[in-house]
Amino acid sequence: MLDICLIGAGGVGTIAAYVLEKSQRARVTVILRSNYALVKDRGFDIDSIDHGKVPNWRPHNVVSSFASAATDQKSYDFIVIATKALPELTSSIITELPPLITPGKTSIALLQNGLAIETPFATAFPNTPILSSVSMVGSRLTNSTSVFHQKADVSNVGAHFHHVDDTFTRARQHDAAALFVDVYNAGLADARPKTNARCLLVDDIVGARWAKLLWNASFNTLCTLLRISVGELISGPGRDTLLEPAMREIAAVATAAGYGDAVAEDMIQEKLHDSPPTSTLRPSMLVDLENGRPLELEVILGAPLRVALEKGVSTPVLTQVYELLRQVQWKLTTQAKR
Ligand SMILES: NC(=O)C1=CN([C@@H]2O[C@H](COP(=O)(O)OP(=O)(O)OC[C@H]3O[C@@H](n4cnc5c(N)ncnc54)[C@H](OP(=O)(O)O)[C@@H]3O)[C@@H](O)[C@H]2O)C=CC1
Ligand SMILES: CC(C)(CO)C(=O)C(=O)O
Repeated sequence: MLDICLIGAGGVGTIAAYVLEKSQRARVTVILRSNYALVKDRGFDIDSIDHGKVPNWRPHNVVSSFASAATDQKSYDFIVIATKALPELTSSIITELPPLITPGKTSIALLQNGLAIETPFATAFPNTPILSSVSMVGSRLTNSTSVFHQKADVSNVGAHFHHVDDTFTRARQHDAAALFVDVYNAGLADARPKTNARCLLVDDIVGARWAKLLWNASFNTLCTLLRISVGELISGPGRDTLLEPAMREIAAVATAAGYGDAVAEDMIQEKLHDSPPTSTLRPSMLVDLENGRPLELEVILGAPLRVALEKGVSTPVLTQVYELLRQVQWKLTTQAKR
């Protein structure tokens, strides 16, 4: 039995906790914040394309603080982080993590969108394997304890290999990722006949992040600015004048950074055409805006644009989109502080 501590039981994290426990190879302690009392009392109600309706689901253990997670369990095999990747939140989580990490045993798994999200963790914990998961799941909380999971749980997971030496070997980091993937797939075994849910172990996780950014940096940002669904974006005139140019700018930056294979033309075509015009999907950034929460702007757009600057790649559409969203972010965060 693996012991896992999960932080961020929202749309993605609750489904991950459920899958990991369904494997029957892991016990999950979930650290909750706003919904601790409610979940402790009645659990989560999950409505999932992969797992069907699962009322009143309770993880092995729910706690309301990092300190309780550290006292309830002697050591963890994995710390899974599925909060939004926001710079201030990441810093505060990193400050709280040391009591949960057993050197030589614990790995950190990041189930989050964006580019270079691993860097702050790798800097704080250089000898801890950092696993990075690029997820295509579509899942959100519809209230404090209800999860609506509408798009199959498909993800690519790999070790980040931030540093390798004789004691912190590539094999050790790879094995940690392989174990996580194995357990996750065991939890998806019942779902696979119904959907294509699967967790794939990949060698080049940074390339996988660039490939996902083709979608997130274009669809998430434009749907958010325009407050429209994916289907509305691809049905209107902005598909040709905003969406496709934005996607091609990300591809140009990724290519300049050495990840051209991950963002080749067939991948661009797939991302442009994988959603039908009837899609009502609201990307997670738009869901955040609609709930008055801060946007993952820096990891989704700021980080690739910093690479563009460094490599001298022109990004006229994305630069404008970024500046407009910085204004939206400013309004969201200053209002939240009032
Ligand atoms: N939703 C989706 O379909 C997809 C999302 N992603 C990515 O996955 C990541 C997670 O997204 P998503 O699941 O949508 O996020 P949500 O906003 O649904 O969930 C985040 C959760 O984190 C909790 N949280 C925040 N801070 C803390 C803390 N300090 N301690 C404990 N819990 C905390 C929040 O709880 P509280 O109520 O207390 O704030 C909330 O329940 C993001 O990077 C996103 O971009 C990737 C693919 C698809
Ligand atoms: C592409 C999608 C919807 C997951 O499939 C996503 O990553 C998001 O909403 O941020």
